[in-house]
Amino acid sequence: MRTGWYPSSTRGTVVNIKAPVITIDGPSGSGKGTVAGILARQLGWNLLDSGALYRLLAFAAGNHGVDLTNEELLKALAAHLDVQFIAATDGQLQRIILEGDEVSDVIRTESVGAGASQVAALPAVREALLQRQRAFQEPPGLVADGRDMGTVVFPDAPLKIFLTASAEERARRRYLQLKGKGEDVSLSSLLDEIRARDERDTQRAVAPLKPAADAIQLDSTELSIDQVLQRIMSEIAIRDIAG
Ligand SMILES: Nc1ncnc2c1ncn2[C@@H]1O[C@H](COP(=O)(O)OP(=O)(O)O)[C@@H](O)[C@H]1O
Ligand SMILES: Nc1ccn([C@H]2C[C@H](O)[C@@H](COP(=O)(O)OP(=O)(O)O)O2)c(=O)n1
Repeated sequence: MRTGWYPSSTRGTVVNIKAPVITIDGPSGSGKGTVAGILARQLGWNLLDSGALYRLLAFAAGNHGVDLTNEELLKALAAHLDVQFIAATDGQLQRIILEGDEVSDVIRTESVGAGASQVAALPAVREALLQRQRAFQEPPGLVADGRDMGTVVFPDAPLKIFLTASAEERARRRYLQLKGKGEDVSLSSLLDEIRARDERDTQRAVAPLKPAADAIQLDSTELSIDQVLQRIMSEIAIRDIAG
């Protein structure tokens, strides 16, 4: 596999070779996590599910009795978060272990998502998680999904995707996903929750959800997962970043 993508500023000087990064940002339910996971597996690259870090922090805060508005304590908790990401294998999705316990499923509820969105608005928390996220940029490459992957965490990424879909379609997807797991959910409350999270994530002062200036915007409302993947694959081919 070819691994030598050079940032334009260093092209030809053979210094500081960094693994290429594909960023996928967008609102809840746009399909980021699904598409990022498939891409990482297909390319054989590392995966950063940055939203999981904010979810883990909100979840750990609950376990330790830390209030979701206590920026100082949350900052300390974020800096010392004992978490392990176990890479996906053929038959199994990525697994997440927090303080020795598997939490892959329990952090996916809408209430943990809302808590994640709340702690994610705190500047000290974002700062504490920044280097941890950048450490995922290892050869042969990284697919990173979240809200600020292309704008703040990996601003030099050679391919940035901003994935959207209408709020109604995103709520419908989340409804089907949670129903499929046997959860008792209501479409209208999911739509309300998605809208509230959109509002908080786009309006916060630090690293708000917005497309990077050089991002490719993809509206998946009318697209299947395969169609989204094909569009991204063609952008990868155009840029020749995956060998
Ligand atoms: N283009 C699509 N069309 C239909 N369903 C989709 C599409 N993309 C994702 N999904 C489904 O929507 C749900 C939410 O997707 P997910 O990847 O978790 O979104 P996000 O990470 O952006 O919150 C999942 O059940 C996923 O299978
Ligand atoms: N890079 C990121 C990733 C997530 N967040 C925050 C904002 C989101 O509402 C929560 C949860 O993110 P996550 O990507 O897991 O949520 P969805 O799967 O899109 O519903 O975390 C963030 O602020 N920055």
